[in-house]
Amino acid sequence: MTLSMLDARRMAQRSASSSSSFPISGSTAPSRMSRICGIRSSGRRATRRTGGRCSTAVQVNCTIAMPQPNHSSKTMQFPQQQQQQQLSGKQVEEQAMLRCIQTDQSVPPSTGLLDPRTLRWQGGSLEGAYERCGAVCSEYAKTFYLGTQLMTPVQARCIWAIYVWCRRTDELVDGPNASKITPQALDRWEERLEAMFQGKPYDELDAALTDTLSKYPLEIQPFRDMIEGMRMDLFKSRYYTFDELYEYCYRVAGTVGLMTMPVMGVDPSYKGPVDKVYRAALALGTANQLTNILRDVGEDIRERDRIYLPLDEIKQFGMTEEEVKACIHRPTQGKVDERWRSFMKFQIKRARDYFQEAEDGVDCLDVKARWPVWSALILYRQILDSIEKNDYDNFSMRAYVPKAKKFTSLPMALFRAMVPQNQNK
Ligand SMILES: CC(C)=CCC/C(C)=C/CC/C(C)=C/CC/C(C)=C/[C@@H]1[C@@H](COP(=O)(O)OP(=O)(O)O)[C@]1(C)CC/C=C(\C)CC/C=C(\C)CCC=C(C)C
Repeated sequence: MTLSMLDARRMAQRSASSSSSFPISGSTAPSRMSRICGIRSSGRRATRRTGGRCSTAVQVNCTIAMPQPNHSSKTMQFPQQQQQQQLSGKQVEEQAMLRCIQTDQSVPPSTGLLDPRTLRWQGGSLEGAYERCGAVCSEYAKTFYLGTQLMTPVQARCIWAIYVWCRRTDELVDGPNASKITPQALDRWEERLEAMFQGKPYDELDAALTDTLSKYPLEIQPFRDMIEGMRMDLFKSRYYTFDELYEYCYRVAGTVGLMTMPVMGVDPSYKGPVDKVYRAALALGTANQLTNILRDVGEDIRERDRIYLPLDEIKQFGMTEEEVKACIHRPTQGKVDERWRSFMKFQIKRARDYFQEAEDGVDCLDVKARWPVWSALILYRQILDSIEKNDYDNFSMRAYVPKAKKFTSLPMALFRAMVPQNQNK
């Protein structure tokens, strides 16, 4: 039994035995989170991940039901949170990555840590649960969904289940009920996560992820870390150094790489060190998140008074926080300030460096997983080109990749997936 499973067991024991349903928002009356995915930000929180199309075609009505807590969650800290407080952003990431590798290597390939016989779910067929995850993924993340079609059906379903959990977690602090979300609600979401790792899902979508845990050796740490990233978003509106921002990027996006690695798998012919592939996965998450941040600078300031840019770097480029808040932009000339332009060039270069680090690892992935990953990489990176085309004006313009360009990128991604260039390096 791994350390994480022991942790999970301990946490579940602290969770209550009663399983009455109540909303995670913390209000006492049962309520429904009507849609979990792709809904535009309530404006309460940064707009970094609000590009999803708003649609009612696939509504995922789910009560976020939780075991009744038997402790005062206000002051409670999970053991790993206490430990992590001392660590820098990169150390937090490194620790989680090593844990994931250790967990992955503790069992034969494609074996989960959870014994399928311990799965307690009587709320319907798992087939139906996965189908629902697939429907959500195809509605809100079409490119990912399309990419998963090259994977084995089992792999694809497990990626959808992970996607849905990430989306729901993000939706807690970025969705229509975001204003009701308290730190305690996130504690309860975390308890529910721990319960899943004990084989005890609370609803159909959780059941799909719990089943995934019996198929692949997923480590709990990145899931906890993502929840902690959402906690950061509740309290933190400024980042003083890149290390602070890096930690945020790891928590909300790098974690996705760690969660999906065991499902995607490493190419059997790859003979290099496995941590290189994990580092590439983390780099892709960071690159994607930095790109989202750069795209949404203006919206984040205007709608949420948030600056996801290192303040010390803003200063190094000769600007003040107040100037950035006032949007360094000369609307009369339709131009951004030269200092802002140089600052943005620096930020874009850094995001591209992370994309480059990610590129070096994609070819080491199992061939079936490469297409969705190349697609994510190529499409997100193009947002950076678009910011450049907008003359670095991310205050009054939103960079995007036109549909036609997206369309031509997919075969390019397929080609890169089929014809590896970096393998075994
Ligand atoms: C196979 C594959 C590509 C799987 C990934 C599918 C998956 C589980 C995605 C979850 C994404 C998600 C809902 C994350 C929650 C937090 C969040 C919303 C982060 C932001 C994503 C973009 O959000 P959004 O769709 O709202 O963006 P728009 O605003 O619409 O533009 C993030 C920016 C982060 C997403 C992070 C990744 C996709 C990291 C992927 C990394 C890997 C799959 C590892 C690849 C492996 C190697 C070796 C390179």
